[in-house]
Amino acid sequence: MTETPVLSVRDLTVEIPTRHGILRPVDQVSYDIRAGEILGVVGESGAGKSMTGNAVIGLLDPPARITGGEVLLKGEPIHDIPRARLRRLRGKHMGMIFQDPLTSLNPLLTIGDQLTETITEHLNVGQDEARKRAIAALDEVGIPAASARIGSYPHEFSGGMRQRVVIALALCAEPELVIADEPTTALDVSVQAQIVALLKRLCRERGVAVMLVTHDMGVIAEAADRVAVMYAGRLAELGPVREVITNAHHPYTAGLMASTPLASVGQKRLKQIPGAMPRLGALPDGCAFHPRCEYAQDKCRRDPGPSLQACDGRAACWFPLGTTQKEDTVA
Ligand SMILES: Nc1ncnc2c1ncn2[C@@H]1O[C@H](COP(=O)(O)OP(=O)(O)OP(=O)(O)O)[C@@H](O)[C@H]1O
Repeated sequence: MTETPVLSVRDLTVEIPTRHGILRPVDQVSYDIRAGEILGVVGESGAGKSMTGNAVIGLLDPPARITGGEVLLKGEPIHDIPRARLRRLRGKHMGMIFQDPLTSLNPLLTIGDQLTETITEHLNVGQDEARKRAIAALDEVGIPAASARIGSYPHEFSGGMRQRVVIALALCAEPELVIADEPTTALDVSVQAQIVALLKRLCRERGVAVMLVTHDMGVIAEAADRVAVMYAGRLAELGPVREVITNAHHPYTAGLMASTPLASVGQKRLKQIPGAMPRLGALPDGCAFHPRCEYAQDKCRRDPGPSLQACDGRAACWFPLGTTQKEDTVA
């Protein structure tokens, strides 16, 4: 019997009504994340990465709302449940780590108070046990002298240490799913690597499913097991990270790879993708990537880009790289 994924996102669509029409920042996105797995969600700014994460955890800012598809947490639909119930689920079953640790931490409370409050709210334990668990959680994420630092306020920590505290806070109620949205972007490069290593270790040790949202292919290569590449609200490519970074099938993924310095795949020269991602309100006809795609053919300019499901489940492209299809052989 196959194990139910911790998170299943099925044809998820988010729309924003505007004066100029309806925008679709998330367009029929589907993927699963299993226990102990890190799914990296990558793409340029505006691709719809954060919107997908926010839709999953029920934190979309109106007027953005889910208009199609479903979100399943351990097989249970959570995309249309009342807000109050979702708030409880968020604390207990889903942890969140955002780019700026200060948005997740209350500056007026000690980190010990914030951890014990979360632990007593979601786990059935008293104050003393909660305090013990808070110290253990800080210890686990590498805060030195955790039992002494528990009385410190967020501003008394460095940026990297603060992000460790946020990770402890996200994990202390023992959630099955963690959404980490650009968790390393605000940190120095050396600290970034430590935080990525920490997330990876905790994911493995605790069997947590992690959605790691980032614009940085380097972070994906380092941390993720599988990668979902987003472009203009849609999935461009989905697959095991090693396969995708060494043998991208979607020209957009190949472009991201060529513009990222990755020691692990040893590319020599960096090359930027020409142009910029189109605004949602001004998507071109055909495949949204075709104006930037060096392989675009007439079909790509004419027909909307295919969905991943309509292709082989790997790359949403009429002419995926590494295959020998010619235009006249494609329906
Ligand atoms: N209230 C809004 N009205 C119109 N468009 C919006 C609104 N909120 C977000 N968008 C658009 O939705 C798209 C998706 O945004 P999202 O934040 O998910 O992108 P992202 O891939 O996470 O980018 P970044 O890395 O910059 O956060 C963007 O094109 C953004 O401009």
